[in-house]
Amino acid sequence: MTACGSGRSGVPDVLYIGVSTKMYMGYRDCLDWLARIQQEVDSRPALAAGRVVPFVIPSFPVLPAAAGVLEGSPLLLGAQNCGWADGPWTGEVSPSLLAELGVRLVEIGHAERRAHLGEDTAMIALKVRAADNAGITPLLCVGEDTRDDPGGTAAERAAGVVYDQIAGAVGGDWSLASRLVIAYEPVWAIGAAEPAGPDHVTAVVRALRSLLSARSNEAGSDLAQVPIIYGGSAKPGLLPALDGVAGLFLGRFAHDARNFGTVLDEALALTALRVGSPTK
Ligand SMILES: O=C(CO)COP(=O)(O)O
Repeated sequence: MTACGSGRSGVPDVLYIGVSTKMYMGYRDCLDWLARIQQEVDSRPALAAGRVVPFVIPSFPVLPAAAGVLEGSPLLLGAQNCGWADGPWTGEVSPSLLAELGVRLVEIGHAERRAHLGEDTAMIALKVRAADNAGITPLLCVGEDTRDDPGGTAAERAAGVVYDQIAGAVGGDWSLASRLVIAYEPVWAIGAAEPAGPDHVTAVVRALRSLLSARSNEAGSDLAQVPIIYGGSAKPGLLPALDGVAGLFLGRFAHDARNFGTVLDEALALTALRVGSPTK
């Protein structure tokens, strides 16, 4: 994945707009929906420039068919989870198999898996390493559990929680952090009516960038450039209100594929502004 510099306009160089279907859709419904999502992508030729990167993450059984449908499209395919090794791991799916299927990024550490499926820091670190070894970008999901009173030091505290989650996920190897896409998803904003407030998201991402940046020497690259996207009841209208955030990770609000198209338009408009903005 491409690192994200942030221009004067506060719009990163590359914006990622993605959606996971979680376990909401059956097989046929998901393929029908995928065709509508692809239509939204294909009808926007500006996406070919690569400044807005769309991705879609269906359930495992849909991946082979989806890979066929998406071949040659700018729409990247992702997976919702992975195991960490080949061999005697009944029911798991290895990153190497996912790579064979054309999967380009894999969610690791989603709040729902942490809460309901026992995904802990040690497992997350193993998965991140295994995905990276298989050449798949880990889409590392992180976020604070509870909503603090907005303002004050709420954003700094949330950034601290998220930073610790990232540190655990890379297991002390900060060079690995440069190959992540980070999905900042406050747990309290997932499945809600509205996303977290844009000021909170912007402040957390800014504070997180500065914490990551302090690890750049160990990483051997500028960790302030790691793409950090936002998820949690994301919908049209949110992205233009954010500053320095590298895209959105949608859920329910992209079940209507037209919303995905609207968010793509918002992202394209922002990158066009950035391209047109003065450089000094
Ligand atoms: O968890 C999410 C994406 O990973 C967001 O889901 P919702 O947008 O449905 O809250």
